[in-house]
Amino acid sequence: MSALLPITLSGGAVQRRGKRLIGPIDLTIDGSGVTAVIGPNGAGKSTLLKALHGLERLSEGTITWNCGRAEALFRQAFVFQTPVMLRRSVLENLAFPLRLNRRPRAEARALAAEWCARIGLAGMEARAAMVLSGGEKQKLALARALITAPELLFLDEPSASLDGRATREIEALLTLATQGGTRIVMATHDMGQARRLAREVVFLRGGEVHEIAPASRFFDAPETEAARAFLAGDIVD
Ligand SMILES: Nc1ncnc2c1ncn2[C@@H]1O[C@H](COP(=O)(O)OP(=O)(O)OP(=O)(O)O)[C@@H](O)[C@H]1O
Repeated sequence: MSALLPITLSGGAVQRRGKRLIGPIDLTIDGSGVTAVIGPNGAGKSTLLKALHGLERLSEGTITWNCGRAEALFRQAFVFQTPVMLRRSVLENLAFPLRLNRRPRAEARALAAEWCARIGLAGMEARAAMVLSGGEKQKLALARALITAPELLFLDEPSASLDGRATREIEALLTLATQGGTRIVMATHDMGQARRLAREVVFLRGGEVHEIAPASRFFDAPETEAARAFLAGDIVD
């Protein structure tokens, strides 16, 4: 039973310098598993994720959580497309969110070491996070988000520009996280990835939700012409 979900965006819109980037959007995130947010470049996927995360100021509409906003922010995590590393060791990067949550130092370091092994970085605990490869950094960023067992995780293009092996490792971590009860909302350009992981698909076009459906139905029988064209690889804007 989640304290955080459902999250409901009602008539939500985001505007920058007089231009509407997304909205109005009505969307509820509830239940379990992965929601894939897909759509053409510039459709507003990243902006929608940030709005649902509660950190993007809405120009119109409201967002509500099952708990208060401060508690909601505490119960969720966001992993950006370009992983942000602290200028610290691998182990310290992993221990950092636990220390923020006031977990005792020894306990935080022990759990961080466990996660280090889980993401295939055993033996690299003392290495500076900044010198890791792109795939290693992405795994570290994901592990640092998952180490606090968030109820909800937002991912913006979790494996863009990663090779097959790193992508497989990231997806395995995501599957384990959902099995552990973490709800995931993920923007992706990779339709194979959306098919592999998603329970639900939100297809964005021009800043609005054009189609929303269970993933199997969306991929087998999209209802709109634009979704059919997008899945066929046509240029859609
Ligand atoms: N800081 C900003 N200021 C002005 N316009 C912005 C800003 N950030 C994004 N945009 C514009 O907002 C729209 C939505 O951008 P967003 O990055 O959310 O789309 P996206 O679907 O994630 O794109 P992509 O698939 O290319 O990552 C685009 O037209 C983009 O050019």
